[in-house]
Amino acid sequence: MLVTLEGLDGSGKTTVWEALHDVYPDAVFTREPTDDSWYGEAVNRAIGDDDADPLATLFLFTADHADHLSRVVRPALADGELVISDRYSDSRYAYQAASLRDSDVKRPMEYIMGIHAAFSRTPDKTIYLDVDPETAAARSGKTNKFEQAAYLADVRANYERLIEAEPERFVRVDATQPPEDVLDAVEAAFADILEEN
Ligand SMILES: Nc1ncnc2c1ncn2[C@@H]1O[C@H](COP(=O)(O)OP(=O)(O)OP(=O)(O)O)[C@@H](O)[C@H]1O
Ligand SMILES: Cc1cn([C@H]2C[C@H](O)[C@@H](COP(=O)(O)O)O2)c(=O)[nH]c1=O
Repeated sequence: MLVTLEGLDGSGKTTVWEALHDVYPDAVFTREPTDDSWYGEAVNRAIGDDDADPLATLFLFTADHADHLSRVVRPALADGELVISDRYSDSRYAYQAASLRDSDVKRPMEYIMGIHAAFSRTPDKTIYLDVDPETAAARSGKTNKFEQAAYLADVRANYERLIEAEPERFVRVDATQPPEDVLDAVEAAFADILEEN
């Protein structure tokens, strides 16, 4: 089963993902962008480059996803493992659709989803850590071009579209709560998810 953690920069995904290691020691913990491949390295170069072309950046993230799927996610799922990913395809639909908003690409979210439809694997459940863009930008430290409140407002609107389209897949958690309350809520969500499956 594939469960993903999504949300704005600074929403607390990595804090939760690290805490879940103790709760589910047998799960396969993974992330996008990957941190153990040259595809992930290329993505990180694009994140750090303010002049990187948004369309080229989409394809770098998507290449990293393809490698992540074939090398980590699909083999683990084939072995019956619980896979918990800190970010996954919804990050592309939310972030790169925002980056391409004023580009020549018409309907960028639909375009990006279409590219993924040919080869990707939809998560079984997605926990969305919901936080306002100002809090997100402040927590993340505004260290790169994505961590800006105005951009994150567009990203958040895109996440809302995704949730509206597939309400049964998403579990929304209020990530403005203190970290221990966020973790309690995520653990409760996981308990429900695993009981259902
Ligand atoms: N619920 C919370 N309340 C207040 N601060 C928090 C909370 N959760 C995480 N933080 C703090 O916010 C910062 C960002 O947290 P974290 O790295 O977990 O977020 P993230 O969603 O993984 O961000 P990114 O997507 O940018 O990697 C850290 O300093 C963390 O300690
Ligand atoms: C997977 C993915 C990520 N991003 C953005 C979101 C963040 O600003 C950075 C790095 O992610 P991290 O969780 O802070 O390590 O990349 C993106 O724009 N598109 C994606 O598909």
